[in-house]
Amino acid sequence: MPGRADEIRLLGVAARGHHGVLDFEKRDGQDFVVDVVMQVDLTAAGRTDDLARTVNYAEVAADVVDVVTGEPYDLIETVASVIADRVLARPLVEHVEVTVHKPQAPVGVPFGDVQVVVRRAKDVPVVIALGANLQGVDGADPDETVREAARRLHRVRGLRGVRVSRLFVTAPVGGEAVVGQPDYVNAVAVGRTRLAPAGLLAQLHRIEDEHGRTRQVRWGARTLDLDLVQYGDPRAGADVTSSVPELLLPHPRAHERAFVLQPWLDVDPDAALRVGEEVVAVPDLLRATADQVVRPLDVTRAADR
Ligand SMILES: Nc1ncnc2c1ncn2[C@@H]1O[C@H](COP(=O)(O)OP(=O)(O)OP(=O)(O)O)[C@@H](O)[C@H]1O
Ligand SMILES: Nc1nc2c(c(=O)[nH]1)N=C(CO)CN2
Repeated sequence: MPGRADEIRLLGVAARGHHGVLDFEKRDGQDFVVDVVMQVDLTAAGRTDDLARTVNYAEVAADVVDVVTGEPYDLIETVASVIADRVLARPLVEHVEVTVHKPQAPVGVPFGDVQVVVRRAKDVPVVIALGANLQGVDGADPDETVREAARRLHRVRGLRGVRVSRLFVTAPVGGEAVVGQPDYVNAVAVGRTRLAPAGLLAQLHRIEDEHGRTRQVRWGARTLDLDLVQYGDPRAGADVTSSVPELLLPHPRAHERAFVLQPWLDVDPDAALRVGEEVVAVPDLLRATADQVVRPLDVTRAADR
């Protein structure tokens, strides 16, 4: 999010809890008050007036009460951290600040309030597929376009630790729609992001646009295609699933595409993808795509010599 981020502030949520180091705190309980400040890109919600495009603060308030009234912890630091993790697990929240007030704390002298503040940013593993099969507007060949797009991924603010597979030459997949299309060059990038899924997709679209991508024909030949394959770690049950057409997660066709699976395995031998309710190791998915032609670009070059 460029400039200062949009925020949702939920202040003064009050609930009784049993947190504290002293025995009587655990036994008798006391009042806690919690403030939650969430950074959320509110552009889409403001445009569409749709609750699904934002974070429902009533749900966040219910989470806060759940944690405060739940398992007793010694420290309000722990209470604040547990709340922060719960809030950050919501896909649209990019950063959260949680303040836990304990106004009746046994301090031993008159005092106004004691507060603990924790700040947490999202940090989620993501998988991005790159593909091209037309010369770019700058005359670049598809392999050079994919390399340049990979370099651009390294420069996306909010994406870190980017690692990119080798490049692969792949036969077009898509039946009638791709007949006569030239071969593709494909690769996969993995990294970690603090952006919400829609924010990351917007960055991918920006890179596509910079390479002269137009989006008239579905499955048409293209100068550059960047797909968000997976957001979050499905093995930890911490991936985001989405069925809104602008962003389907995980990518609904990735599991049957050798041009995604092979490069992904190249960059991450432990890769796993959610397919419906199941989480499947990528080598197991690859076995079912043996009819699709995928060759590392360098091998292709050596064979051509
Ligand atoms: N996981 C996703 N990654 C990228 N785009 C997505 C995703 N889910 C939905 N979309 C939407 O799909 C739209 C069309 O994307 P695109 O033109 O790249 O499709 P395609 O590459 O022709 O087909 P495919 O999605 O099968 O690769 C985009 O505008 C985007 O909003
Ligand atoms: N081999 C290959 N085939 C495709 C590809 C692609 O990147 N590689 N992308 C498509 C639509 O995104 C359709 N078919």
